[in-house]
Amino acid sequence: MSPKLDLSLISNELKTHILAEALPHIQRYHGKTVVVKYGGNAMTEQRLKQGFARDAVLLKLLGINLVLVHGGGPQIDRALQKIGKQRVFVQGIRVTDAETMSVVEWVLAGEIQQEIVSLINHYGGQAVGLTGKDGGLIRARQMLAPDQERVGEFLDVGHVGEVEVINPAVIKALLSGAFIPVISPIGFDDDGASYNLNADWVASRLATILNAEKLLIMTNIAGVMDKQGELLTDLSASQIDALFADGAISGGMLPKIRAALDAAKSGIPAVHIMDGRIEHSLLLEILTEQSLGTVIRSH
Ligand SMILES: Nc1ncnc2c1ncn2[C@@H]1O[C@H](COP(=O)(O)OP(=O)(O)O)[C@@H](O)[C@H]1O
Ligand SMILES: CC(=O)N[C@@H](CCC(=O)OP(=O)(O)O)C(=O)O
Repeated sequence: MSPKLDLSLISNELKTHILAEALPHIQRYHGKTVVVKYGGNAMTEQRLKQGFARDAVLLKLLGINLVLVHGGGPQIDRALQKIGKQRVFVQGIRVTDAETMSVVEWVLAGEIQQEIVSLINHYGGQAVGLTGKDGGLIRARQMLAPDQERVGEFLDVGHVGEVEVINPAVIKALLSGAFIPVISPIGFDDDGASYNLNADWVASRLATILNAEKLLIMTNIAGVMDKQGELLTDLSASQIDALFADGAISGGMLPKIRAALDAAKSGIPAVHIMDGRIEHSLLLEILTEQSLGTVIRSH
């Protein structure tokens, strides 16, 4: 069955705005790959999730090779709370013991990925959900997190992994068809052990290996802020160093900004950290002149 194009949920003003400006952007991105990191904090309301799914279907119909990587931090927090378990984060990374790892796998691959796949399919797209295990997509190894307080020592973060190798064959096969890959940030090692990966790192590494034209990291804030809370619309590597030195970056923004900078340094032409709570932000960012959030530059 071929996907149906239905714009009825988008307001008339937005439709006209997007359509009037879209042509050069469609020409630029047609046949190109765009990786989108869909943060757990950007999946707050049902209406936003529906809008995101519709945007994905529409962009795919316009010939853009969309690759979606989802997060789910707050949803994992809630699941842990239900079983009376405390969340523990260091440097924006969840300390993951064996019990937490099974919750992470269940929430990410069992719930969130399946919800996104169902919504995209509901709106006429053909989404395929994967974890790093599928098609040998993401091989991971245990992460060694340097202890910031004791130089040369490492913190025990349990089953947290870092991406060792990405084999993009399965993604390329899906993109050559009408499919939209929806990837959960879970990696595996040769012994079949699973690892909890930060979704920003996965999106960044995938964007690099797929030679993406754009990496969009959708979160719950307008972009990167300075210490005074002002939005920074454009950031270079040296400005990022200064923000770190200033203590302006904390929590989940730590891995996010590093992942974004890595992608920019690898040559991705456009890397944005942007607000996923803006309705149809994906369409606005890709199909209009508007540049949303913070653009991360390599120099
Ligand atoms: N300098 C900063 N600019 C913007 N956000 C920041 C900054 N420092 C810390 N943050 C925090 O990072 C959060 C985004 O990261 P996170 O909660 O992990 O989102 P996601 O679930 O989308 O990955 C923001 O909501 C904000 O609270
Ligand atoms: C190692 C690590 O921290 N993994 C993350 C994976 C989910 C994620 O990245 O979700 P967001 O993008 O919504 O934050 C976690 O356990 O929360």
